[in-house]
Amino acid sequence: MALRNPISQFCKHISRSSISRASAMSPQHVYSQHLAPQRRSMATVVPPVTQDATSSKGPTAMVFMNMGGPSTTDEVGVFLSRLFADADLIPLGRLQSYLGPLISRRRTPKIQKQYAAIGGGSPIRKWSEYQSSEMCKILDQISPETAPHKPYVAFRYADPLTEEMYANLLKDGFGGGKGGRAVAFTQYPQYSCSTTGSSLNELWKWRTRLEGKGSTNADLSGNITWSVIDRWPVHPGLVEAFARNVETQLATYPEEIRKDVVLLFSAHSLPMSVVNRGDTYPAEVAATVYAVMQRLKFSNPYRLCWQSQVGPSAWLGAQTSDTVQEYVKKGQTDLILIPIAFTSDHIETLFELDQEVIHEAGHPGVKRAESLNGSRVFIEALADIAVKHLRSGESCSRQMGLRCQGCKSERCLEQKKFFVGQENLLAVR
Ligand SMILES: C=CC1=C(C)c2cc3[nH]c(cc4nc(cc5[nH]c(cc1n2)c(C)c5CCC(=O)O)C(CCC(=O)O)=C4C)c(C)c3C=C
Ligand code: FES
Ligand SMILES: [Fe+2]
Repeated sequence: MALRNPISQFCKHISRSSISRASAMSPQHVYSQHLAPQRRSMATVVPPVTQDATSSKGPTAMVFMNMGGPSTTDEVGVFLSRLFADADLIPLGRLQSYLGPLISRRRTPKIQKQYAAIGGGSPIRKWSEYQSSEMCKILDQISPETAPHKPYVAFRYADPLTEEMYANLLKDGFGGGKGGRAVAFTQYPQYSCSTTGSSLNELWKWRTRLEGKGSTNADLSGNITWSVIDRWPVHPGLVEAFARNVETQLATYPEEIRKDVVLLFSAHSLPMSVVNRGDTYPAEVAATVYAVMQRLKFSNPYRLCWQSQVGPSAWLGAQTSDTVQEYVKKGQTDLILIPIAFTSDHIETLFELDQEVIHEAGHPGVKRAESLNGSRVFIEALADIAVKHLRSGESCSRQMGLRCQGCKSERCLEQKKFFVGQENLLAVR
Protein backbone atom coordinates (compact mmCIF):
# COMPACT_ATOMS: atom_id res chain seq x y z
CA MET A 1 0.00 0.00 0.00
CA ALA A 2 1.42 3.38 -0.96
CA LEU A 3 1.50 5.54 2.13
CA ARG A 4 1.69 9.30 1.92
CA ASN A 5 1.61 9.94 5.64
CA PRO A 6 1.30 6.58 7.36
CA ILE A 7 0.82 7.97 10.87
CA SER A 8 -2.05 10.31 10.09
CA GLN A 9 -3.51 7.69 7.75
CA PHE A 10 -4.16 5.26 10.54
CA CYS A 11 -5.04 7.75 13.26
CA LYS A 12 -7.85 9.68 11.53
CA HIS A 13 -10.53 7.15 12.28
CA ILE A 14 -13.93 7.87 13.73
CA SER A 15 -14.20 7.39 17.47
CA ARG A 16 -17.36 7.66 19.51
CA SER A 17 -18.35 5.52 22.44
CA SER A 18 -22.08 5.31 23.04
CA ILE A 19 -24.49 2.60 24.07
CA SER A 20 -22.79 -0.62 25.11
CA ARG A 21 -24.06 -3.85 23.69
CA ALA A 22 -22.97 -6.94 25.57
CA SER A 23 -22.27 -9.92 23.35
CA ALA A 24 -24.33 -12.62 24.94
CA MET A 25 -23.66 -16.13 23.65
CA SER A 26 -26.85 -17.37 22.09
CA PRO A 27 -26.21 -20.51 20.04
CA GLN A 28 -29.08 -21.19 17.68
CA HIS A 29 -30.10 -24.80 17.77
CA VAL A 30 -31.24 -24.85 14.20
CA TYR A 31 -30.20 -27.83 12.12
CA SER A 32 -29.47 -27.55 8.46
CA GLN A 33 -31.95 -29.58 6.47
CA HIS A 34 -29.38 -31.02 4.11
CA LEU A 35 -26.84 -31.94 6.79
CA ALA A 36 -28.90 -33.02 9.76
CA PRO A 37 -30.45 -36.19 8.26
CA GLN A 38 -27.04 -37.35 7.02
CA ARG A 39 -25.56 -36.80 10.45
CA ARG A 40 -28.40 -38.55 12.21
CA SER A 41 -28.17 -41.61 10.02
CA MET A 42 -24.39 -41.84 10.37
CA ALA A 43 -24.68 -41.48 14.12
CA THR A 44 -26.86 -44.59 14.18
CA VAL A 45 -24.42 -46.82 12.24
CA VAL A 46 -21.08 -45.57 13.55
CA PRO A 47 -20.00 -46.91 16.96
CA PRO A 48 -18.57 -44.45 19.51
CA VAL A 49 -15.16 -43.28 18.35
CA THR A 50 -12.02 -44.42 20.08
CA GLN A 51 -8.70 -43.92 18.40
CA ASP A 52 -7.67 -47.60 18.55
CA ALA A 53 -10.97 -49.12 17.49
CA THR A 54 -12.01 -47.05 14.48
CA SER A 55 -9.33 -44.69 13.26
CA SER A 56 -6.56 -45.64 10.93
CA LYS A 57 -5.45 -42.10 10.00
CA GLY A 58 -6.22 -40.11 13.18
CA PRO A 59 -5.65 -38.22 15.29
CA THR A 60 -6.17 -35.07 13.23
CA ALA A 61 -5.48 -31.54 14.43
CA MET A 62 -8.05 -29.01 13.17
CA VAL A 63 -6.49 -25.56 13.37
CA PHE A 64 -8.86 -22.58 13.09
CA MET A 65 -6.92 -19.61 11.67
CA ASN A 66 -8.22 -16.08 12.13
CA MET A 67 -6.98 -12.60 12.98
CA GLY A 68 -8.13 -12.63 16.62
CA GLY A 69 -8.98 -9.61 18.69
CA PRO A 70 -8.18 -8.23 22.12
CA SER A 71 -10.22 -10.07 24.78
CA THR A 72 -9.81 -7.11 27.17
CA THR A 73 -9.11 -3.40 26.65
CA ASP A 74 -5.65 -3.93 28.22
CA GLU A 75 -4.74 -6.16 25.26
CA VAL A 76 -5.58 -3.54 22.59
CA GLY A 77 -2.05 -2.06 22.52
CA VAL A 78 -0.29 -5.35 21.89
CA PHE A 79 -3.00 -6.41 19.39
CA LEU A 80 -2.48 -3.24 17.34
CA SER A 81 1.31 -3.45 17.57
CA ARG A 82 1.22 -6.97 16.09
CA LEU A 83 -1.26 -5.85 13.43
CA PHE A 84 0.86 -2.88 12.32
CA ALA A 85 3.97 -5.09 12.32
CA ASP A 86 2.39 -7.36 9.67
CA ALA A 87 3.79 -6.42 6.28
CA ASP A 88 1.28 -8.73 4.56
CA LEU A 89 -1.55 -6.56 5.92
CA ILE A 90 0.04 -3.13 6.18
CA PRO A 91 3.27 -2.87 4.18
CA LEU A 92 5.39 -0.01 5.55
CA GLY A 93 8.62 -1.03 3.85
CA ARG A 94 11.94 -0.59 5.63
CA LEU A 95 10.25 1.68 8.18
CA GLN A 96 7.88 -1.05 9.38
CA SER A 97 9.70 -1.74 12.64
CA TYR A 98 9.80 2.00 13.42
CA LEU A 99 6.42 3.18 12.11
CA GLY A 100 4.41 0.11 13.19
CA PRO A 101 4.88 0.65 16.96
CA LEU A 102 4.46 4.42 16.55
CA ILE A 103 1.14 4.17 14.71
CA SER A 104 -0.21 1.48 17.01
CA ARG A 105 0.67 3.51 20.13
CA ARG A 106 -1.09 6.59 18.71
CA ARG A 107 -4.16 4.56 17.75
CA THR A 108 -4.53 2.56 20.97
CA PRO A 109 -6.62 4.95 23.16
CA LYS A 110 -9.26 5.46 20.47
CA ILE A 111 -9.59 1.74 19.72
CA GLN A 112 -9.63 0.91 23.46
CA LYS A 113 -12.72 3.12 23.79
CA GLN A 114 -14.40 1.19 20.98
CA TYR A 115 -13.70 -2.17 22.63
CA ALA A 116 -14.91 -0.76 25.95
CA ALA A 117 -18.15 0.25 24.22
CA ILE A 118 -18.81 -3.34 23.04
CA GLY A 119 -18.45 -4.83 26.51
CA GLY A 120 -14.70 -4.67 27.11
CA GLY A 121 -13.19 -6.86 24.39
CA SER A 122 -13.61 -8.86 21.20
CA PRO A 123 -15.76 -12.01 21.44
CA ILE A 124 -13.76 -13.70 18.66
CA ARG A 125 -11.79 -16.05 20.95
CA LYS A 126 -14.92 -17.27 22.70
CA TRP A 127 -16.65 -17.95 19.38
CA SER A 128 -13.60 -19.55 17.73
CA GLU A 129 -13.11 -21.96 20.63
CA TYR A 130 -16.81 -22.82 20.67
CA GLN A 131 -17.09 -23.28 16.89
CA SER A 132 -13.91 -25.39 16.59
CA SER A 133 -14.71 -27.71 19.47
CA GLU A 134 -18.34 -28.21 18.34
CA MET A 135 -17.14 -28.92 14.80
CA CYS A 136 -14.66 -31.53 16.06
CA LYS A 137 -17.42 -33.35 17.96
CA ILE A 138 -19.38 -33.65 14.71
CA LEU A 139 -16.28 -34.74 12.79
CA ASP A 140 -15.63 -37.56 15.27
CA GLN A 141 -19.05 -38.88 14.30
CA ILE A 142 -19.01 -38.39 10.53
CA SER A 143 -15.32 -39.09 9.88
CA PRO A 144 -14.26 -41.93 12.20
CA GLU A 145 -11.36 -42.76 9.87
CA THR A 146 -9.60 -39.49 10.79
CA ALA A 147 -10.78 -39.33 14.43
CA PRO A 148 -10.14 -38.18 17.01
CA HIS A 149 -10.19 -34.56 15.84
CA LYS A 150 -8.53 -32.11 18.17
CA PRO A 151 -9.45 -28.39 17.96
CA TYR A 152 -6.78 -25.67 17.98
CA VAL A 153 -7.04 -21.91 17.43
CA ALA A 154 -4.23 -19.89 15.83
CA PHE A 155 -4.69 -16.13 15.80
CA ARG A 156 -2.55 -13.74 13.80
CA TYR A 157 -2.57 -10.79 16.23
CA ALA A 158 -3.96 -12.02 19.56
CA ASP A 159 -3.47 -14.98 21.87
CA PRO A 160 -3.31 -17.85 21.11
CA LEU A 161 -0.77 -16.90 18.43
CA THR A 162 0.40 -19.30 15.72
CA GLU A 163 3.65 -20.03 17.59
CA GLU A 164 1.73 -21.00 20.73
CA MET A 165 -0.60 -23.25 18.72
CA TYR A 166 2.41 -24.91 17.01
CA ALA A 167 4.17 -25.52 20.33
CA ASN A 168 0.96 -27.12 21.63
CA LEU A 169 0.72 -29.35 18.57
CA LEU A 170 4.25 -30.62 19.19
CA LYS A 171 3.61 -30.99 22.92
CA ASP A 172 0.48 -33.02 22.11
CA GLY A 173 2.55 -35.41 20.00
CA PHE A 174 1.59 -34.34 16.47
CA GLY A 175 5.26 -34.13 15.47
CA GLY A 176 7.57 -37.07 16.07
CA GLY A 177 6.80 -40.78 15.65
CA LYS A 178 5.37 -41.27 12.18
CA GLY A 179 4.35 -37.59 12.07
CA GLY A 180 0.79 -36.37 12.60
CA ARG A 181 -1.72 -34.67 10.35
CA ALA A 182 -2.95 -31.12 10.80
CA VAL A 183 -5.46 -29.11 8.78
CA ALA A 184 -5.15 -25.31 8.67
CA PHE A 185 -8.79 -24.23 8.33
CA THR A 186 -9.13 -20.52 7.53
CA GLN A 187 -12.10 -18.89 9.19
CA TYR A 188 -12.26 -16.23 6.49
CA PRO A 189 -14.78 -17.70 3.99
CA GLN A 190 -13.29 -15.55 1.19
CA TYR A 191 -9.55 -15.60 0.51
CA SER A 192 -7.44 -12.46 0.71
CA CYS A 193 -3.65 -12.33 0.76
CA SER A 194 -3.95 -9.79 3.58
CA THR A 195 -5.96 -12.16 5.81
CA THR A 196 -5.72 -15.91 5.05
CA GLY A 197 -2.51 -15.33 3.08
CA SER A 198 -0.94 -13.59 6.06
CA SER A 199 -1.97 -16.39 8.44
CA LEU A 200 -0.49 -18.99 6.08
CA ASN A 201 2.76 -17.05 5.77
CA GLU A 202 2.95 -17.01 9.56
CA LEU A 203 2.18 -20.73 9.82
CA TRP A 204 4.84 -21.53 7.21
CA LYS A 205 7.34 -19.35 9.15
CA TRP A 206 6.76 -21.22 12.42
CA ARG A 207 6.76 -24.58 10.69
CA THR A 208 10.18 -23.72 9.25
CA ARG A 209 11.49 -22.50 12.62
CA LEU A 210 10.14 -25.36 14.69
CA GLU A 211 10.32 -28.29 12.27
CA GLY A 212 12.51 -27.15 9.37
CA LYS A 213 16.14 -27.99 8.62
CA GLY A 214 18.39 -27.08 11.54
CA SER A 215 15.53 -26.96 14.07
CA THR A 216 15.46 -29.26 17.08
CA ASN A 217 12.56 -31.19 15.50
CA ALA A 218 14.18 -31.53 12.08
CA ASP A 219 13.67 -35.31 11.79
CA LEU A 220 11.65 -35.18 8.56
CA SER A 221 10.04 -38.57 9.12
CA GLY A 222 8.36 -37.13 12.21
CA ASN A 223 7.16 -33.82 10.78
CA ILE A 224 3.55 -32.77 10.78
CA THR A 225 1.84 -33.13 7.40
CA TRP A 226 -0.18 -29.99 6.70
CA SER A 227 -3.12 -29.34 4.43
CA VAL A 228 -5.16 -26.15 4.04
CA ILE A 229 -8.83 -25.30 3.67
CA ASP A 230 -8.16 -21.95 2.09
CA ARG A 231 -11.62 -20.68 1.03
CA TRP A 232 -15.28 -21.72 1.08
CA PRO A 233 -17.25 -18.69 -0.18
CA VAL A 234 -20.26 -20.55 -1.59
CA HIS A 235 -20.52 -23.64 0.57
CA PRO A 236 -24.29 -24.44 0.75
CA GLY A 237 -24.22 -24.66 4.56
CA LEU A 238 -22.55 -21.24 4.85
CA VAL A 239 -25.08 -19.79 2.43
CA GLU A 240 -27.94 -21.45 4.36
CA ALA A 241 -26.70 -20.03 7.67
CA PHE A 242 -26.48 -16.49 6.26
CA ALA A 243 -29.87 -16.80 4.53
CA ARG A 244 -31.62 -17.95 7.71
CA ASN A 245 -30.28 -14.99 9.67
CA VAL A 246 -31.52 -12.65 6.93
CA GLU A 247 -34.95 -14.32 6.94
CA THR A 248 -35.17 -13.99 10.72
CA GLN A 249 -34.53 -10.25 10.49
CA LEU A 250 -36.85 -9.81 7.47
CA ALA A 251 -39.65 -11.39 9.49
CA THR A 252 -39.52 -8.44 11.94
CA TYR A 253 -40.90 -6.05 9.25
CA PRO A 254 -44.65 -5.80 8.57
CA GLU A 255 -45.62 -8.19 5.78
CA GLU A 256 -46.85 -5.43 3.45
CA ILE A 257 -43.41 -3.76 3.25
CA ARG A 258 -41.20 -6.85 3.68
CA LYS A 259 -40.34 -7.36 0.00
CA ASP A 260 -39.18 -3.74 -0.32
CA VAL A 261 -36.59 -3.94 2.45
CA VAL A 262 -33.13 -3.43 0.91
CA LEU A 263 -30.53 -6.08 1.83
CA LEU A 264 -27.14 -4.40 2.30
CA PHE A 265 -24.34 -6.92 2.38
CA SER A 266 -21.31 -5.41 4.09
CA ALA A 267 -17.74 -6.72 3.91
CA HIS A 268 -14.45 -5.33 5.27
CA SER A 269 -12.92 -3.23 2.49
CA LEU A 270 -9.45 -3.58 0.95
CA PRO A 271 -7.01 -0.87 -0.16
CA MET A 272 -7.18 -0.45 -3.96
CA SER A 273 -3.46 -1.28 -4.09
CA VAL A 274 -4.34 -4.78 -2.83
CA VAL A 275 -7.30 -5.10 -5.21
CA ASN A 276 -5.13 -4.02 -8.15
CA ARG A 277 -2.41 -6.51 -7.18
CA GLY A 278 -4.97 -9.16 -8.11
CA ASP A 279 -6.43 -10.17 -4.74
CA THR A 280 -9.31 -12.65 -5.14
CA TYR A 281 -11.32 -11.40 -2.13
CA PRO A 282 -13.68 -8.95 -3.88
CA ALA A 283 -14.77 -11.57 -6.41
CA GLU A 284 -15.23 -14.22 -3.72
CA VAL A 285 -17.25 -11.89 -1.48
CA ALA A 286 -19.48 -11.11 -4.47
CA ALA A 287 -19.88 -14.86 -5.05
CA THR A 288 -21.12 -15.34 -1.47
CA VAL A 289 -23.58 -12.48 -1.84
CA TYR A 290 -24.96 -13.87 -5.09
CA ALA A 291 -25.30 -17.37 -3.62
CA VAL A 292 -27.22 -16.04 -0.61
CA MET A 293 -29.51 -14.06 -2.93
CA GLN A 294 -30.08 -17.17 -5.05
CA ARG A 295 -31.01 -19.12 -1.91
CA LEU A 296 -33.43 -16.27 -0.99
CA LYS A 297 -34.87 -16.48 -4.53
CA PHE A 298 -33.96 -12.82 -5.04
CA SER A 299 -36.86 -11.90 -2.77
CA ASN A 300 -35.52 -8.37 -2.14
CA PRO A 301 -33.38 -5.69 -3.80
CA TYR A 302 -29.77 -5.84 -2.59
CA ARG A 303 -26.33 -4.20 -2.77
CA LEU A 304 -22.81 -5.09 -1.66
CA CYS A 305 -20.88 -2.34 0.13
CA TRP A 306 -17.56 -2.15 1.98
CA GLN A 307 -16.75 -1.02 5.51
CA SER A 308 -13.92 -0.28 7.96
CA GLN A 309 -11.49 1.42 5.65
CA VAL A 310 -8.58 2.94 7.56
CA GLY A 311 -7.03 6.27 6.55
CA PRO A 312 -7.46 8.45 3.46
CA SER A 313 -5.77 6.29 0.78
CA ALA A 314 -8.03 4.74 -1.88
CA TRP A 315 -10.09 1.76 -0.69
CA LEU A 316 -12.70 -0.36 -2.44
CA GLY A 317 -16.15 1.29 -2.21
CA ALA A 318 -18.94 2.17 -1.94
CA GLN A 319 -18.54 2.58 1.79
CA THR A 320 -21.22 1.07 4.00
CA SER A 321 -21.74 4.26 6.03
CA ASP A 322 -22.20 6.40 2.87
CA THR A 323 -24.50 3.78 1.36
CA VAL A 324 -26.85 3.84 4.36
CA GLN A 325 -26.86 7.65 4.45
CA GLU A 326 -27.57 7.91 0.71
CA TYR A 327 -30.46 5.43 0.83
CA VAL A 328 -31.96 7.11 3.88
CA LYS A 329 -31.72 10.47 2.05
CA LYS A 330 -33.54 8.87 -0.90
CA GLY A 331 -36.32 7.84 1.48
CA GLN A 332 -35.32 4.17 1.69
CA THR A 333 -35.34 3.70 5.45
CA ASP A 334 -35.92 -0.06 5.63
CA LEU A 335 -32.49 -1.68 5.32
CA ILE A 336 -30.89 -4.83 6.71
CA LEU A 337 -27.11 -4.78 7.06
CA ILE A 338 -25.59 -8.25 6.62
CA PRO A 339 -21.95 -8.78 7.66
CA ILE A 340 -20.85 -11.24 4.96
CA ALA A 341 -17.07 -11.69 5.33
CA PHE A 342 -16.65 -12.66 8.96
CA THR A 343 -18.11 -15.56 10.90
CA SER A 344 -18.55 -14.04 14.34
CA ASP A 345 -19.14 -10.70 15.98
CA HIS A 346 -16.28 -8.25 16.39
CA ILE A 347 -15.66 -4.54 16.75
CA GLU A 348 -16.81 -3.87 13.20
CA THR A 349 -20.26 -5.35 13.72
CA LEU A 350 -20.86 -4.48 17.37
CA PHE A 351 -19.34 -0.99 17.23
CA GLU A 352 -19.07 0.27 13.66
CA LEU A 353 -22.36 -1.11 12.34
CA ASP A 354 -24.53 -1.14 15.48
CA GLN A 355 -23.26 1.91 17.34
CA GLU A 356 -22.21 4.14 14.45
CA VAL A 357 -23.89 3.34 11.12
CA ILE A 358 -27.26 2.14 12.45
CA HIS A 359 -27.38 4.56 15.38
CA GLU A 360 -26.56 7.52 13.11
CA ALA A 361 -29.16 6.47 10.51
CA GLY A 362 -31.76 7.26 13.19
CA HIS A 363 -34.50 5.07 11.69
CA PRO A 364 -35.96 1.98 13.36
CA GLY A 365 -36.16 0.31 9.94
CA VAL A 366 -32.35 0.16 9.66
CA LYS A 367 -31.33 -3.14 11.27
CA ARG A 368 -28.60 -5.79 11.18
CA ALA A 369 -28.74 -9.54 10.60
CA GLU A 370 -27.16 -11.54 13.43
CA SER A 371 -23.60 -12.78 12.88
CA LEU A 372 -23.08 -16.53 12.49
CA ASN A 373 -21.56 -16.95 15.99
CA GLY A 374 -23.06 -20.14 17.51
CA SER A 375 -25.41 -20.98 14.60
CA ARG A 376 -25.80 -24.77 14.48
CA VAL A 377 -26.34 -24.65 10.72
CA PHE A 378 -23.02 -22.88 10.40
CA ILE A 379 -21.12 -25.30 12.64
CA GLU A 380 -22.50 -28.25 10.67
CA ALA A 381 -21.36 -26.47 7.50
CA LEU A 382 -17.83 -26.24 8.95
CA ALA A 383 -17.89 -29.98 9.62
CA ASP A 384 -19.09 -30.68 6.07
CA ILE A 385 -16.33 -28.50 4.57
CA ALA A 386 -13.76 -30.28 6.75
CA VAL A 387 -14.89 -33.83 6.00
CA LYS A 388 -14.89 -33.17 2.25
CA HIS A 389 -11.37 -31.78 2.54
CA LEU A 390 -10.13 -34.72 4.63
CA ARG A 391 -11.45 -37.16 2.04
CA SER A 392 -10.17 -35.20 -0.98
CA GLY A 393 -6.47 -36.01 -0.58
CA GLU A 394 -5.74 -32.41 -1.59
CA SER A 395 -3.29 -30.25 0.33
CA CYS A 396 -5.07 -27.03 -0.75
CA SER A 397 -7.28 -25.69 -3.54
CA ARG A 398 -5.92 -25.42 -7.08
CA GLN A 399 -6.49 -21.68 -6.81
CA MET A 400 -4.14 -21.33 -3.83
CA GLY A 401 -1.10 -22.33 -5.86
CA LEU A 402 -1.42 -19.28 -8.12
CA ARG A 403 0.09 -16.06 -6.83
CA CYS A 404 -1.46 -12.66 -7.48
CA GLN A 405 -0.29 -11.22 -10.77
CA GLY A 406 1.25 -8.26 -8.91
CA CYS A 407 2.80 -10.29 -6.06
CA LYS A 408 6.47 -9.60 -5.35
CA SER A 409 6.61 -11.40 -2.01
CA GLU A 410 9.19 -14.15 -1.41
CA ARG A 411 7.13 -15.23 1.60
CA CYS A 412 4.10 -15.93 -0.59
CA LEU A 413 6.28 -17.86 -3.06
CA GLU A 414 7.85 -20.12 -0.42
CA GLN A 415 4.64 -20.57 1.55
CA LYS A 416 2.69 -21.70 -1.51
CA LYS A 417 5.47 -24.06 -2.60
CA PHE A 418 5.42 -25.63 0.86
CA PHE A 419 1.66 -26.18 1.15
CA VAL A 420 1.20 -27.33 -2.46
CA GLY A 421 4.13 -29.74 -1.93
CA GLN A 422 2.44 -31.38 1.08
CA GLU A 423 0.15 -33.21 -1.37
CA ASN A 424 2.85 -35.84 -2.02
CA LEU A 425 3.08 -36.57 1.71
CA LEU A 426 -0.70 -36.79 2.06
CA ALA A 427 -0.74 -39.42 -0.69
CA VAL A 428 1.46 -41.79 1.32
CA ARG A 429 -0.25 -41.28 4.68
C1 LIG B 1 -12.38 -10.27 5.93
C2 LIG B 1 -12.08 -9.50 6.90
C3 LIG B 1 -11.00 -8.50 6.93
C4 LIG B 1 -10.19 -7.98 5.92
C5 LIG B 1 -10.18 -8.33 4.45
C6 LIG B 1 -9.33 -7.02 6.54
C7 LIG B 1 -8.37 -6.26 5.87
C8 LIG B 1 -7.66 -5.21 6.43
N1 LIG B 1 -7.76 -4.70 7.71
C9 LIG B 1 -6.88 -3.64 7.90
C10 LIG B 1 -6.67 -2.90 9.08
C11 LIG B 1 -7.27 -3.16 10.32
N2 LIG B 1 -8.20 -4.11 10.62
C12 LIG B 1 -8.54 -4.06 11.95
C13 LIG B 1 -9.45 -4.83 12.65
C14 LIG B 1 -10.21 -5.84 12.07
N3 LIG B 1 -10.15 -6.29 10.76
C15 LIG B 1 -11.06 -7.31 10.57
C16 LIG B 1 -11.31 -8.04 9.39
C17 LIG B 1 -10.64 -7.83 8.16
N4 LIG B 1 -9.63 -6.96 7.87
C18 LIG B 1 -11.71 -7.52 11.83
C19 LIG B 1 -12.76 -8.56 12.08
C20 LIG B 1 -11.19 -6.64 12.77
C21 LIG B 1 -11.59 -6.50 14.24
C22 LIG B 1 -11.07 -7.62 15.11
C23 LIG B 1 -11.94 -7.86 16.33
O1 LIG B 1 -12.41 -6.93 16.95
O2 LIG B 1 -12.15 -9.02 16.69
C24 LIG B 1 -7.77 -3.03 12.55
C25 LIG B 1 -7.77 -2.70 14.05
C26 LIG B 1 -8.86 -1.81 14.45
C27 LIG B 1 -8.52 -0.40 14.05
O3 LIG B 1 -7.44 0.06 14.40
O4 LIG B 1 -9.34 0.19 13.32
C28 LIG B 1 -6.97 -2.44 11.55
C29 LIG B 1 -6.00 -1.31 11.68
C30 LIG B 1 -6.20 -3.49 6.66
C31 LIG B 1 -5.14 -2.42 6.41
C32 LIG B 1 -6.67 -4.44 5.76
C33 LIG B 1 -6.32 -4.73 4.35
C34 LIG B 1 -5.14 -4.63 3.82
S1 FES C 1 0.18 -10.93 -2.52
FE1 FES C 1 -1.23 -12.37 -3.35
S2 FES C 1 0.07 -14.13 -3.61
FE2 FES C 1 1.44 -12.70 -2.73
FE1 LIG D 1 -9.19 -5.25 9.15
